[in-house]
Amino acid sequence: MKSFDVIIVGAGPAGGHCARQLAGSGIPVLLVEQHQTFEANNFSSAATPMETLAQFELPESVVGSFWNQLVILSTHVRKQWKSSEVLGAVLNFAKLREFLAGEVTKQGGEVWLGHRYLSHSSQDGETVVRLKPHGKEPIAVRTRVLVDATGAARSLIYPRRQQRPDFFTGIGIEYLIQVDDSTYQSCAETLRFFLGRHWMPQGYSWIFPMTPNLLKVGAARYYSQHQIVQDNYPAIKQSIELLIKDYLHIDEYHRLETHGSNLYYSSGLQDIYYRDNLIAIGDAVSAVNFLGGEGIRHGMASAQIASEYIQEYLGDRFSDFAAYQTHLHQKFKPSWDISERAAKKVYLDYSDRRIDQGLAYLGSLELSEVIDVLFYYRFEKITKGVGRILRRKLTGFWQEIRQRLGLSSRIS
Ligand SMILES: Cc1cc2nc3c(=O)[nH]c(=O)nc-3n(C[C@H](O)[C@H](O)[C@H](O)COP(=O)(O)OP(=O)(O)OC[C@H]3O[C@@H](n4cnc5c(N)ncnc54)[C@H](O)[C@@H]3O)c2cc1C
Repeated sequence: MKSFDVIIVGAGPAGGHCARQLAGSGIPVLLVEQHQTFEANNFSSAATPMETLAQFELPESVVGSFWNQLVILSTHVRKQWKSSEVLGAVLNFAKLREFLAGEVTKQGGEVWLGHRYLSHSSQDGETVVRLKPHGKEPIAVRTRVLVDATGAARSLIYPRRQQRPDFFTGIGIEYLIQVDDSTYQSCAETLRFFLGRHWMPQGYSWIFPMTPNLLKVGAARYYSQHQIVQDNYPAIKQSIELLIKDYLHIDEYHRLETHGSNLYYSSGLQDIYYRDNLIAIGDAVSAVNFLGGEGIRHGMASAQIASEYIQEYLGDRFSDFAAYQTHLHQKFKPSWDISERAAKKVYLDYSDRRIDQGLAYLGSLELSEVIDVLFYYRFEKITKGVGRILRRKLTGFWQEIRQRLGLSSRIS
């Protein structure tokens, strides 16, 4: 039976990055992916701030396009921020995952595509993993550490999905469409988000530029309870059609791909990031900003930290991964929880009027403050926007009074 120090199941950004880090440290690692190619499972809008490219040393070859403008529309409000500098990238998700896997093999690790994880069991202090190679009989491999990087499926850490009363989940669908030059130009370098019932009830939709003449148009819907959400696919697709037909004014278009997926599951009570020598990363531990659906940067950060703890474990400095869980809890969990609470409020509780109002507050902020709110959960900045709007209203009111009284309109 073949043996590895570490087996990572799932070659998404989290699994790929974790394997890359371990292979780079000379650790015998196997990265396993159920799909036979990276294109076969290419779903993520993959918009990310520039920090992701720098922090995880990603090359420009994984970038679809760059963005420097943010536009958010609600039912009655439209706000726009533009920077003279590049703010982030829309990644080519397949290329990102292919690049990470390539780094693994380059550094001596193994990558097995077309191998589905079936089960694992303990044997003599090690773990035996059963895999199903595509079109062949199952095989077994041995490992000292097993990593669950299966994304929202989280198949290893939660073999049977557990539910809780305030379960929070979502579904996202995205079309990759080909458009003419002028439509592409009108969407280039811009992340566009749409909020409110008119655009996507209980969720949000988006238009991102991918590469010249290709746009990613998608919508996500959240649920407070675990439901059989397939029924809602038509509703989500309707929202995408609305963007294409009513917003982009395209009657006929060429759809190259459609991706659909469960988004994220809130960890909440099921706050388990490890069991014995099994450790979970990425979407499998809900390493996600629920508000904007941003998971690549967070997933890769959890992978980076996990790879450090795995090396400590292999060097017998830890007997389990409790320290990894504590690290994630202290450093990241509070912000993931804040984003989950904010997403529940905005997408499940708020009326369209409230969303309009929130966007108006956000609209009075500088671009850097908006990025702080949306990407770094600094919601307290919104109070600054509320303050600015109130001050402006008060100034207007005061000016009117002075004018009516025939006094100079200048405010000292
Ligand atoms: C529609 C949509 C839009 C999104 N937009 C953005 C965005 O704009 N920006 C952003 O940062 N994030 C976005 N995200 C979230 C982001 O894609 C995820 O957070 C990120 O991909 C999580 O990475 P991961 O490696 O944890 O899991 P995943 O990327 O889900 O990878 C898990 C891998 O495990 C494999 N796998 C699962 N089960 C098995 C098994 N039994 N055996 C073998 N392999 C298995 C899967 O095939 C998959 O390749 C979006 C997600 C969706 C669905």
